[in-house]
Amino acid sequence: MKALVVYYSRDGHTREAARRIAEALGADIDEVIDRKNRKGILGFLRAGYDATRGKTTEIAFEKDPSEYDLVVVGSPVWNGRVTPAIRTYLLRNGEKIKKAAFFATCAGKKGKILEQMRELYGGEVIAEAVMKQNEIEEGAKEFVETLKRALHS
Ligand SMILES: Cc1cc2nc3c(=O)[nH]c(=O)nc-3n(C[C@H](O)[C@H](O)[C@H](O)COP(=O)(O)O)c2cc1C
Repeated sequence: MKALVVYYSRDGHTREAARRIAEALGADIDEVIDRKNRKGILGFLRAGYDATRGKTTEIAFEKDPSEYDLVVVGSPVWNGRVTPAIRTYLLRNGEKIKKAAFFATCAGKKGKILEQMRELYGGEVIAEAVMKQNEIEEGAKEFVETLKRALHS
């Protein structure tokens, strides 16, 4: 089974989770780049605003998800919501993804990110999880176990 882990990360937590998940699955990895500047206090404020308003953004990524049997997509939680980068990615690539699994990282309040990701994709989601930014190692391990169980059931 060919798997791809795709993620967006502003501050590194989701990148760390994605790296661990990809390694455990033997999957390829692809980072979604948000062309909008999200750094600094202004970037932070705009990030929350854009997520709350359900904005899309200009993104860049490298791998074609249609070449994979499973695509695992990860996003940080912003104001209880999915990031504009992953919103845009799912809207653009949803139809190319055969089978999906979703994960998110947050500081403690996950909000409705998984519901949003499911809705944006619209296809079969075999596993999903939200992990806290200070529990990435355990969270990623648990998520991979759930994912492997779902794949073998
Ligand atoms: C604009 C913004 C809004 C955030 N909103 C939430 C939130 O609603 N709930 C929460 O638990 N954490 C929130 N966080 C914290 C991030 O979800 C958390 O730090 C996450 O692990 C960051 O992922 P990253 O390091 O890959 O960017 C927010 C962070 C940012 C930058």
